[in-house]
Amino acid sequence: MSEASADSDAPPAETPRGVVATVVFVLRFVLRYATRYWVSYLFGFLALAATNWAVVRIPTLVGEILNELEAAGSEGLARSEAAADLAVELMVWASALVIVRTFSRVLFFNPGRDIQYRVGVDLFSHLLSLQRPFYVRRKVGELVSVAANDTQSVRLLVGFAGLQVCNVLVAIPLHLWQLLRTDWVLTLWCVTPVLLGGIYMRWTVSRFYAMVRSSLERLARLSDRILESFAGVATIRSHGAEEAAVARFEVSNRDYLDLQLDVARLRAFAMPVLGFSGFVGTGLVLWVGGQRVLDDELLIGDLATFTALLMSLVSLLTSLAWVLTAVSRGTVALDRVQELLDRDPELPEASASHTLDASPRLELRELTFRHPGRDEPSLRGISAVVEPGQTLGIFGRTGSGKTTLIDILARIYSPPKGSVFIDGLDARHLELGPLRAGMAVVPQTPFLFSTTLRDNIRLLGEDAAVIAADDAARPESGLLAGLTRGRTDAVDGARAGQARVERAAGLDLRAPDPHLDAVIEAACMGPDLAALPEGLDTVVGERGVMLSGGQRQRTALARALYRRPRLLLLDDVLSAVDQATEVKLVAAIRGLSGQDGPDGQGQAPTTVIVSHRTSVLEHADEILVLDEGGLVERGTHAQLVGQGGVYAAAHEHQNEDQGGEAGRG
Ligand SMILES: Nc1ncnc2c1ncn2[C@@H]1O[C@H](COP(=O)(O)OP(=O)(O)OP(=O)(O)O)[C@@H](O)[C@H]1O
Repeated sequence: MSEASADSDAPPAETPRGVVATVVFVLRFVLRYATRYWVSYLFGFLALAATNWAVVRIPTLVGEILNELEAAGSEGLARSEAAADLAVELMVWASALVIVRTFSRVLFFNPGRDIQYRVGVDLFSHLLSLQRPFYVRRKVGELVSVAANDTQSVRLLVGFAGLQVCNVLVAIPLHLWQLLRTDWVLTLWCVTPVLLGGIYMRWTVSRFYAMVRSSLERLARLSDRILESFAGVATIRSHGAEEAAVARFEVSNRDYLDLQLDVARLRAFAMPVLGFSGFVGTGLVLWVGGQRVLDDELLIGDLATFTALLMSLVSLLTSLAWVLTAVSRGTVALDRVQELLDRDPELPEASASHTLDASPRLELRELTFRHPGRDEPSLRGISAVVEPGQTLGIFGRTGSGKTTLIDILARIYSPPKGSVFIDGLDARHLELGPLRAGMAVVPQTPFLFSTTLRDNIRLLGEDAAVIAADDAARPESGLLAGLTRGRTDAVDGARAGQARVERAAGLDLRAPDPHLDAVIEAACMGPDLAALPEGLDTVVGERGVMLSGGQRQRTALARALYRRPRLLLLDDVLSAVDQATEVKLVAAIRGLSGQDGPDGQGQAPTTVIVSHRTSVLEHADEILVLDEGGLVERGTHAQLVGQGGVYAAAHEHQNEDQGGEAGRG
């Protein structure tokens, strides 16, 4: 039975974590991605500490200058010179503040950009390693939303929010220390309202977390709806269903908007409440402090220092609302990213590696398979042997399990233990990489990339090589890299893109390729290429929209042949070609033994071919006829026709059709 289960797909926890659990969770991520930037973060932190030192030092200097000026009124020149010296010191601190503040930001923000890049690459490659059952359960729009929006929030978490959290950790103690040094009585007076503001903030954050999670989920739904609508735009138009599609979109959009407005309201309210608690504190300070100045218990300059520090503390607390937004959004996003990164590829453990150096022997032993989430098996007790280089034909009504069989042989689904053997080895436990390197699969509905025909047939081989080389050449970020990388993502991307173009140019993608020419000939693509504006270099549009169904099928077939496969799996690939082309393609597939194999022996690949047309299967060494997942007939074409069963009836019917068409022609 199938090993894949649908139950492991529960979404991440809805309830907010406690502070400690959140810190542990974020630290786990930081250890994986951010530790390599420790030098940058360390210097960023030092710059931040210096920034805060300057922030508290400047009001203190203002107070000292005021005190000096007040004393100068009674004591004369010497005191006013001291005030001038303090004014110079103040200007030096102010200038230093600009520099260290800028440095602290650069040193925190740049690693954030790099981390977003790395998380994006890891996520992408991990998603590619996940198997079909995962994609059946998850919506593409949701994955796109995680890859695009959530990685962005993660960047803000490790950049902006990281900076602000460190800032608060440094600034609040420094401010409190300086306030206490200036006047501890006033400090006690102003701390109470600020503490009340903090308690309110704690409540806000817990509400905020739940809202942010929900908002990201709604955004993912919205993305999925948009993607689905664009993919099905032709269907929507042809059924005149535009209004219904817009209405569906509006529901998701309104859903998202409502929550965004709630989030904005909560945040908009949080800032004034915090500001108000700060102003109450300031009012108390001026009231109590003014009285103490009048009673000669406090200097006027110290009161000014105190007030300025308190205002600075209040603005710090007000900005906390923004920080907490970024932290909440970032941790929720991180949760969603991490959930995908941690997702198990759901592959059975590989105990052997087998490279298909020669055409393999296939054996099915009582193969029974149930799709995840289905009660009934899609295949029941199928047994067959295909010797190296032989062709197995699969015939059957729609829904009889033909594609399922191809999917299992292609290891898109893992076969149950002991049911599929390749060269005598249990396919369930074979490593996927080496196995897939020797096989080619042409699915029923081939997928073409929106690139040139040439690249579609060679399947981005060179592109991948160029990108891998480019990534390998990408420098690690250190302090210097962090400092010098003050450029924007766009510039970074443009340069990397340019480098790729140059490397690609070095590879000379249009160099003569006799194997490609042979494959194009075999797939009967010559006349099509002549009709295309730029032949092989024609860009085929989104999913190959510029090509006919038959052209798409033949491109996919050419892609498979180009790989010189040892195991060839063809799922109804000739359904959209005319009869004359079908004859040529069948001959080409059968004649693969004439091609140079990688071993130079020219052996035909072991082939499994699914078709509804008996003419395609005529030359197969054996044909299995399936019905509702079970095997109902088997034999060669001639034997099956002689048996007078399902296959023979279909053959007769198809012959009549063809005869009729020929007659009409
Ligand atoms: N991902 C899936 N999850 C659950 N059931 C599936 C899945 N894919 C296929 N099935 C079911 O498995 C059975 C066999 O489907 P399969 O696609 O193998 O049939 P087929 O013979 O290739 O049909 P057709 O000729 O129409 O392509 C069908 O009942 C189908 O509903």
